[in-house]
Amino acid sequence: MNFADITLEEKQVALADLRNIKEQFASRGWFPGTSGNLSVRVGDFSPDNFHFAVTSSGRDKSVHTPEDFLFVNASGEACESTKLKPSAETLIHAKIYRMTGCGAIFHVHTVFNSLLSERYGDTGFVPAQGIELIKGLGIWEENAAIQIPVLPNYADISAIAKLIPSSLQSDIPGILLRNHGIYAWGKNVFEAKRHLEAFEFIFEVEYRRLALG
Ligand SMILES: CSCCC(=O)C(=O)COP(=O)(O)O
Ligand SMILES: [Zn+2]
Repeated sequence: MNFADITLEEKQVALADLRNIKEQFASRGWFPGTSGNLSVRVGDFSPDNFHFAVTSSGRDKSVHTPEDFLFVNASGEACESTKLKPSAETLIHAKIYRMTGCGAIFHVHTVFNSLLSERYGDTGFVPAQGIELIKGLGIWEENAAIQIPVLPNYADISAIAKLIPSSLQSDIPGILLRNHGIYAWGKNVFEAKRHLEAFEFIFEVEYRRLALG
């Protein structure tokens, strides 16, 4: 599907959804220091041909401006002529879309996801069990034990993107970058938000368990 064939209405809905999520996450303090990025896919999907709206790089995500988002293709290149730069981490979004076919991806830096990603960085995953919010990830098995992948935080974003296919766990809709933050995704904005909130709750519980000893 060509970008020009995607309806204006679908593009406007994607931008409105991102604006809404941006405002909610900003109110929780989930974009400190301009960190974090958000995206929503538009149009049809095939692994080599898809498009998504993504946050512009380096902007204050606690305010709304006409320059907050732009549309990019599966290679992370702008679909329209613009002076805006897509998120520096757009290639990670593109790789997650390519591998999962999901509909929305949210990335935030929080104290709890940073601390746990470092604590379990050498292990390669954050373990979690016995937390009701694991069901928020869509895992309803009794007393499920999960492992949330942790990837190295290379400066070269394309090097991180290359590691994603071998790191994904089929039932876990997220990955951590060590000492950096989490990417969570879902089939749409609602599901990606639920997954991100569940991950953050799980990280806080696991952190406090460790702190309690
Ligand atoms: C200022 S935080 C460092 C960059 C980062 O990790 C991030 O999430 C924000 O980068 P972007 O280019 O999407 O603004
Ligand atoms: Zn980041």
